[in-house]
Amino acid sequence: MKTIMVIGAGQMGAGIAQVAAQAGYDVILNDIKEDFVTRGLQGIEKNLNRSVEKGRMSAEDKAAILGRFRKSTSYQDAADADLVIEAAVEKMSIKGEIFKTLDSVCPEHTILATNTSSLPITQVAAVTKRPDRVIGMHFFNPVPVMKLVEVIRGLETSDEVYNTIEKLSRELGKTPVEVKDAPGFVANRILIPMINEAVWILNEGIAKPEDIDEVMKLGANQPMGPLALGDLIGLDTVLAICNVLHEGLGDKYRPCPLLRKYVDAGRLGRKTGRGFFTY
Ligand SMILES: CC(=O)CC(=O)SCCNC(=O)CCNC(=O)[C@H](O)C(C)(C)COP(=O)(O)OP(=O)(O)OC[C@H]1O[C@@H](n2cnc3c(N)ncnc32)[C@H](O)[C@@H]1OP(=O)(O)O
Ligand SMILES: NC(=O)C1=CN([C@@H]2O[C@H](COP(=O)(O)OP(=O)(O)OC[C@H]3O[C@@H](n4cnc5c(N)ncnc54)[C@H](O)[C@@H]3O)[C@@H](O)[C@H]2O)C=CC1
Repeated sequence: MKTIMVIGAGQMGAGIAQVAAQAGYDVILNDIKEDFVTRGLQGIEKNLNRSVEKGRMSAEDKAAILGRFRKSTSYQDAADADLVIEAAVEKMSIKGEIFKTLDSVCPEHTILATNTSSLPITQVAAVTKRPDRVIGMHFFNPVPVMKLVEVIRGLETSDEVYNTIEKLSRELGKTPVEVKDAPGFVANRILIPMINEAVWILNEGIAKPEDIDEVMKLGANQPMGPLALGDLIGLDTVLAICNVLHEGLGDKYRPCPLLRKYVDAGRLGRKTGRGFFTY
């Protein structure tokens, strides 16, 4: 494997692109607008600059990593990719369109992976003529820091593809964990109901946002409170995952109306400057 294409240059796509380039792969970074790709690359450069300043990386290595990127706004560029990792928004309709197009553009050997947080891998794979070469590769935010990749097989995913992605995850400095295709997989089935519960607590006026988070930081040793974590993930993404859990697993996963209200208002968290907190 030589070339990895990443679709979506948002917080996850940029992070995945960074760790792939750091591991020596050529990376094609794609988004719908060149400005979005540029913004993703600027974030990557900022992270690398910090590593150079802290003496963890040489200026030469930084230049070599940045030299491995190619910008893209066309799915046709996937013709050069051995692996595509899709990290666009959490909507089945969008992922379906992307995978259909990738399937028609990519060479036969290309593996198509999705970083989806919750959508069924089997359903994504079914829009392609290569369901055996489609897999879930679920990274965690912020990607350069978090060590986990949930590796999720669809119904038809081959052992060869699973083994390749497991090995690649280790090369990227991550620990792969095999997880079955089920709503929210493992991490989000636990994390998202916790965040949703924090929103219910806020909705019921039981405590202020900063106090809810303080309780979970000091009382449960979490690195950040559930509301700040929701703001980090993006409240649009939290709501999308919550809807998948609700639909697939029943009423106890129902999203709090306040979460929906914040999303309707465009208060999506860090990425829009305001969610439960202001940034
Ligand atoms: C929704 C899904 O599908 C799945 C998910 O991803 S769920 C979300 C999973 N993520 C989490 O649970 C994150 C929980 N929070 C944390 O682990 C920590 O609060 C945090 C790593 C985000 C920040 O850590 P912190 O100690 O509070 O802040 P800070 O000192 O600024 O950062 C610690 C290190 O992380 C790095 N870092 C923080 N954010 C970063 C980013 N976005 N990109 C790259 N590096 C980052 C910092 O540079 C710093 O590194 P050094 O010390 O080596 O310089
Ligand atoms: N935010 C998180 O903590 C995590 C998110 N994920 C998943 O990763 C995916 C991306 O999430 P984020 O990076 O947080 O979102 P984001 O909103 O930061 O970025 C999404 C990017 O995808 C681009 N995009 C949208 N449609 C596209 C298309 N058709 N083709 C190419 N690019 C397109 C957008 O312009 C944007 O730059 C989602 O599926 C999400 O569920 C997975 C793990 C953690």
